[in-house]
Amino acid sequence: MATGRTHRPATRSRGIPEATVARLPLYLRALTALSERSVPTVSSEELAAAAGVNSAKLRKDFSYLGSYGTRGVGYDVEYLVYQISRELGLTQDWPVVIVGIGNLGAALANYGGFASRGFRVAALIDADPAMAGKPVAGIPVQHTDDLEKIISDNGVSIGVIATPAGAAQQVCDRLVAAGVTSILNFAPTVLTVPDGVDVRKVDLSIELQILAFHEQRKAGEEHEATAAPAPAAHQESTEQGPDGDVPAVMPA
Ligand SMILES: NC(=O)c1ccc[n+]([C@@H]2O[C@H](COP(=O)([O-])OP(=O)(O)OC[C@H]3O[C@@H](n4cnc5c(N)ncnc54)[C@H](O)[C@@H]3O)[C@@H](O)[C@H]2O)c1
Repeated sequence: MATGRTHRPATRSRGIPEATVARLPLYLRALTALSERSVPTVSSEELAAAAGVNSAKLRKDFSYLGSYGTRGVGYDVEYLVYQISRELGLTQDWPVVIVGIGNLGAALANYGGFASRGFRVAALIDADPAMAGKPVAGIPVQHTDDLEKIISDNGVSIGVIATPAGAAQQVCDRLVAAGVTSILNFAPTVLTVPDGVDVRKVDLSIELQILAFHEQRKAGEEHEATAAPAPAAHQESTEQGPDGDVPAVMPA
């Protein structure tokens, strides 16, 4: 679901392309589900279908990990879980701080899925003095005055921003100055960071807008199909693309 980009070259230093890195969590999620069902091995086709990826792409991705599977048997599920976790740096625990403990920040703090994936919510930070000391998901909220100390005491390198857009850059600057080098930004604004800091942006409304675009297109196609134009009229149309699609126009 995560959208956005990291400020990194297209290929990592160890030779794994960014596009492959972006698919590793999808494989890991599918493999974890298989592991929970005690499935010992999986074929590339089965795993590709479970991860929603093309199987040739999956084999190519796994070749970067040095994992080729066994002909007729497939991939060892447990070993692949270990390999991908190690590649993603998930064999160690990552302390994370969440800044902005409103509706979204509290929901993130309450989400149990981070811990099981190697992310420990080390601290919750908010600018509202009335929230200081109040527990959210069992963790007392701390005031932004202590942000730098909290980052340093907990050895935090990953920060999550869930503040209003207007506060996000300033929060980002403070996190970075305090030593945070990876930021997951939920605020609807573009953050500027120095080299060496990775930013990933999550924006559910952008995802919805993309779905709306496809819905609109599907509705247009359905309308065309029910209008059932005569073959001659069909040929006359200059609006058709080479595959019969109506050219899509994105709203401004
Ligand atoms: N990316 C997404 O898909 C998505 C979805 C929902 C909301 N959002 C965004 O997430 C952000 C939070 O949304 P919300 O509904 O939780 O808002 P909210 O108003 O409920 O919470 C915002 C919190 O941030 C705190 N805050 C304000 N300035 C701060 C600062 N300088 N430092 C630390 N904390 C500060 C406020 O005290 C408040 O507790 C908004 O920017 C919103 O647009 C994004």
